[in-house]
Amino acid sequence: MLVLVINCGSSSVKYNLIETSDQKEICSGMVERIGAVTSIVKHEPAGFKPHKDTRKIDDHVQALKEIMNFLMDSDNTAISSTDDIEAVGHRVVHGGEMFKDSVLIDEDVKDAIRQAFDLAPLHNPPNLKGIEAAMKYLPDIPHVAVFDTAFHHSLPPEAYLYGIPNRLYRRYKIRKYGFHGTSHYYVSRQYYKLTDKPVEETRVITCHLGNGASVTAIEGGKSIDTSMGFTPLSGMVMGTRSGDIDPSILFYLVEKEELSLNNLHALLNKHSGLLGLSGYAADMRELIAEAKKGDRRCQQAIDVFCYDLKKYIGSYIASLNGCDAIIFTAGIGENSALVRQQSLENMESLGIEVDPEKNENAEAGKNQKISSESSKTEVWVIPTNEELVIAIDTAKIAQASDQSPWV
Ligand SMILES: Nc1ncnc2c1ncn2[C@@H]1O[C@H](COP(=O)(O)OP(=O)(O)O)[C@@H](O)[C@H]1O
Ligand SMILES: CC(=O)OP(=O)(O)O
Ligand SMILES: [Mg+2]
Repeated sequence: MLVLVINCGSSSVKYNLIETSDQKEICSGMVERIGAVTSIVKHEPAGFKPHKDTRKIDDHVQALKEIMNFLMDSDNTAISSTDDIEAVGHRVVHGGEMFKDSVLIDEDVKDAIRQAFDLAPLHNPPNLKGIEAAMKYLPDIPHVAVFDTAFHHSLPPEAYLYGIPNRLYRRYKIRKYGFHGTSHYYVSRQYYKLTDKPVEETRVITCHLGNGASVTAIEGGKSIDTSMGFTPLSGMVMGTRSGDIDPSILFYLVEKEELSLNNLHALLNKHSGLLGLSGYAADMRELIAEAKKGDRRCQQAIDVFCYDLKKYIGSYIASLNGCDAIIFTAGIGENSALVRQQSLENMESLGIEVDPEKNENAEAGKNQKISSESSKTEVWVIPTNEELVIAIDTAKIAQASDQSPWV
């Protein structure tokens, strides 16, 4: 089935056109900096010349139109027309407690995504914009929502309940949800395939380290705990998000700096994390480069990130009662030997030993084992492919007529 996968962010639309029968990507691309003076438009059709230009794209509808125009131009994309597209899969970050699986989008589903706006303010509003724009251009085919939260539906109550009055859970569903589910799912499945390990008896810890970062403990193929929580703001330190902090800091700041709710929101979501710590950049590559030149605050930001990660890994080893493999993925996890090395340093007593040479020489885009022969726990770099998971799920749902995703 030919599936268009759409991942709509607050200022970007990423897309992939995937033929699910052979899992081949036919075209991918993105429109970035939507609404800025100059937006960036990129298309990368497999086997054809990539295209990049800059111009002004006002909103997500225009971005989708740009993508459609490019896909319709058969000289570029190896499909003869957008009529060839059979289904659209949308990444939706927050599905709340409602969705344990991907779902065909109808008005009720759109309402449920809308109801979760407060829970994922950076993600769900643009996700819905993408859905509405794509439905406008491709109205006659199934559109499917694939949720970041769905894989974490297996969390037990002791992992998802917070230590606050239980009525807040009952009334508002305040609990841990977890995110990046498609990525944690994909890399864990890749690991089972690569090693022929029996899913039921295998315990893995997956570290998705991109702009957003989360760590997940997986037992018998199921997520049993994960670092992000009620929203994608919590857990470990991220590019611009604080991760977990003492909630009293908020009360203190409201008093000292008279911060409004909006100010607090922006402070923790956009001006914190690696960016806030370094005062320089959210981008790990830039931090590593500056730290090498001797910038102390950039070095500290890297140190906090790696230490935070180490603590999550350690605590999930406790949750899992040991661990067969630690898997690194996403931009930082796949590309930064330094972060992998530093976060797993001095963990020999827990049976973890990285082979420095294998780690340093790990090639981007490949599945590789980087632990030493004597390490009890394997350490792997496995490139993620959230889009492929979305495409496959979309094809499955689009083909099935009796799907019942409601819990
Ligand atoms: N070679 C590299 N070394 C260190 N960090 C890298 C490297 N390549 C990419 N990254 C980092 O990966 C992060 C982006 O990850 P990515 O998974 O693309 O993010 P997103 O969450 O936006 O999908 C950035 O912090 C970037 O600096
Ligand atoms: C849920 C989340 O944090 O997503 P991203 O990493 O794409 O921001
Ligand atoms: Mg990503």
